[in-house]
Amino acid sequence: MTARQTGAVDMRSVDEHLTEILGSVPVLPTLDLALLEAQGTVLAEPVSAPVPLPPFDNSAMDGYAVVASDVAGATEAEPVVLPVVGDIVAGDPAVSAIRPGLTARIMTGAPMPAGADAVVPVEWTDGGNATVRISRPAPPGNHIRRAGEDVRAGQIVVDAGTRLNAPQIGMIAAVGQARVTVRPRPRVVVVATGDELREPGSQLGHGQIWESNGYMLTAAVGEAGGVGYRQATVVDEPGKVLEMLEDQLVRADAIVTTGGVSMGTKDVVKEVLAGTGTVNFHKVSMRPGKPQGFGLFKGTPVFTLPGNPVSAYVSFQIFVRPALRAMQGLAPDPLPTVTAVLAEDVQSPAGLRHFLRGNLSFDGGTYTVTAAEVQGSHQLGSLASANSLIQVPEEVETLPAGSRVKVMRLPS
Ligand SMILES: Nc1nc2c(c(=O)[nH]1)N[C@H]1C(S)=C(S)[C@@H](COP(=O)(O)OP(=O)(O)OC[C@H]3O[C@@H](n4cnc5c(N)ncnc54)[C@H](O)[C@@H]3O)O[C@H]1N2
Ligand code: MOO
Repeated sequence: MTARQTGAVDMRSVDEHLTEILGSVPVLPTLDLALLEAQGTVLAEPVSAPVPLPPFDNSAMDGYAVVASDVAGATEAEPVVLPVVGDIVAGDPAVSAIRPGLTARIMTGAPMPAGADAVVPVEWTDGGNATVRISRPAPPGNHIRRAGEDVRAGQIVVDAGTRLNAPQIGMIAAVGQARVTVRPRPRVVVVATGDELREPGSQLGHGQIWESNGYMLTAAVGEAGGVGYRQATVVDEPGKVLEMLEDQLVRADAIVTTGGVSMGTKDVVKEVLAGTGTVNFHKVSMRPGKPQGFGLFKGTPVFTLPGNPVSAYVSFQIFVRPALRAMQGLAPDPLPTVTAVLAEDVQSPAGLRHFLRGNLSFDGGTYTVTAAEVQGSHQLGSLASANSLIQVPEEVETLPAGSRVKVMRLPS
């Protein structure tokens, strides 16, 4: 009997399979990008501040720059009246200094004039132009934002290994840097195989279904920080599959396939890639997602995920998502995980790590999770209405309601 007939591929644990993947995927080379082009990439070289932020002492309020001791006795009944020597607006320090007994009108963000040590907000005054009546005292330092109180000169403001989201992009612009050295978002080509698959929008014949995994996985790549490219479905012909995989190598940092990796006579992905000797196929002790393949095809990581839709999705989250993070130089963290209380009993197969679709809710300081009623790996409906995956460890077969379980939140 052949290995296919006996199913004699080795069985390995989820952790063993993930360890092999993380030990093999290359970290992407760095790129120099304009700041906004770098959104979602991972900083490869730290960015530091060439000057302090704020660069100069400035006003936190629209009001009047004063010498605090001049207004120490100001009250509603006996306001202090001061001559206004000019206006200081942000970007135009028309008045660079004041003396005791004088004031300058000042706007939020405008530099403090030398000699002034407090700002009186306009609400505490009559708002005068030539002279101003000030009816409350302002202590020294009142409403002054000090140079360097946000960021010190030379301080690292965004460290290497940080994903550039909006706050980091704002921070880098704020220290005057227009370009950054980053690891780009991995370009991931997604390939679905199967003679039965038709494009959504077209008519179905008997035995046919609409292709959905390619769409789902391409979207999942984007959610994981990569750029997904969905390929047209490939029919179950080894030559066509190999040709397509080779064609995609020029643009792919990684390839994800779905379907054709189990024990059938048309499991072409396995047939083609096993033949190249670079991708290995295993049974992984998990449900769903048992048949898996991974390897470097001419140096490019290829993940061959199973065809059952929920199996493909769970496999992506457990193996591909951490790998895409590692390729960007990020920690290969799993999806954000919380501990939750099970609302109902669940059963789990012995020896397999079970990922059950669940609905997680947060109420009164506690997470509660309910497993979806149906858990078949073809039942995409219950995945589309779930928000989490409940993890039941390999050695556990029964978990009564009230048990505490680890639950991974799906991207939301
Ligand atoms: N004799 C055995 N049969 C199967 C085993 C096994 O161990 N022994 N494992 C089962 C498990 S578990 C899984 S998971 C599947 C994996 O099969 P394949 O990866 O070879 O996937 P296909 O046979 O191509 O398809 C399975 C199923 O999924 C549908 N499918 C496939 N691609 C798509 C797509 N892009 N969009 C939507 N649906 C898709 C396909 O029509 C099939 O229904 O094997 C079991 N069998
Ligand atoms: O492992 Mo399959 O992935 O259960 O349906």
